Amino acid sequence: MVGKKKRSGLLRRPKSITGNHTVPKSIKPQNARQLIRRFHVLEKNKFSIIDKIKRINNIPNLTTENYREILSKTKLFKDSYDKSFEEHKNTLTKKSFELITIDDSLTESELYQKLASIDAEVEIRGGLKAYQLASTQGQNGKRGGDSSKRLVEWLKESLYSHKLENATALEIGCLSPDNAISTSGLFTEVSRIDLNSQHHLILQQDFMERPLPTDSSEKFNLISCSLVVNFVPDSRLRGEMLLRITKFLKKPTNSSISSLFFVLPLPCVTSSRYFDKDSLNKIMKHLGFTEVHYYEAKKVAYWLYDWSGEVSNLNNHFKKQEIHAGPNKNNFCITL
Ligand SMILES: C[S@@+](CC[C@H](N)C(=O)[O-])C[C@H]1O[C@@H](n2cnc3c(N)ncnc32)[C@H](O)[C@@H]1O
Repeated sequence: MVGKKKRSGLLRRPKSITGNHTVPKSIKPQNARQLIRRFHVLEKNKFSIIDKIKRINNIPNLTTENYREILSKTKLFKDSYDKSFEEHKNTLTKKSFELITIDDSLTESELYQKLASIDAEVEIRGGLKAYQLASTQGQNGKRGGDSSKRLVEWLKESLYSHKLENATALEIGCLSPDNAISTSGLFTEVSRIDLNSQHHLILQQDFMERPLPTDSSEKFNLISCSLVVNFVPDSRLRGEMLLRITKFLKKPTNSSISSLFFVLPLPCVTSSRYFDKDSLNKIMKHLGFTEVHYYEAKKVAYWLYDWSGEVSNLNNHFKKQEIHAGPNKNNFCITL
């Protein structure tokens, strides 16, 4: 059964100023890429603002999902956020790409105003639905379609052929139940989840809130996490997502796999000031993963990792530090 949660944050139903939905039917590839990048910027800034508000007001459980519910009880939030939200909704257009600066000079009221401007922009751009449409139409087309085709190709190799009997899979961030992972016939069961389900066969669920398995029958032989970790707005949460994945994998046996299919936009590992392929593989090794396959397309990098069943002791081991200096670098990082 698909559980529909009350929508908040990016999950809020997209409406225009006039109340009409603004998600277009199709987006040109170039616009799609621009939209995807803008959503990442908005999400990242929203995360930093919530983090600051959390510290100022000492509300440790404040998140990008629950802040409206919690903060709307205060007059300062209502006065600053509501007014700014309406103002931005009436003035911003899909062509506005305002530079967002979040620093320590901002007052609490200014933080609420910035938060409102981000939310208004997300709404004007069509919310998470528009982001997903852009991901499907823009990125997918460019990289030759559904990324799980590559996974299926790899799994059909002799290395795995005798280890897939009764194998199950979990697809995190699933846009379609017709992806190769589901249609290949390699898995007896594929569970699909997404923050915003677009199909009744995809469970609407945040992986970070998926209840932990109580026994092996609730775990999977393969987890697919394609272009999801880069959507997570903070390096620490990205690391937590990777660690959490290990809790959902079955232990490998001589006759069954325990693997992770992982995909990132190529610049995350080729153009970051703080991260590269080596950093990723060090983290993955610590989590018990061994790289079995790697493929670099023009814009996207694909990995297939086998999991050993054991995670090494983690103690804030992988920190954010500059490893590639120079201009034109991005700030992508995963910490653990
Ligand atoms: C760029 S799309 C990628 C979709 C698809 N996996 C692919 O490779 O084309 C990222 C998807 O991940 C989903 N997502 C991001 N964080 C998630 C989370 N914590 N739990 C479940 N889905 C998530 C988003 O809703 C979005 O649909």
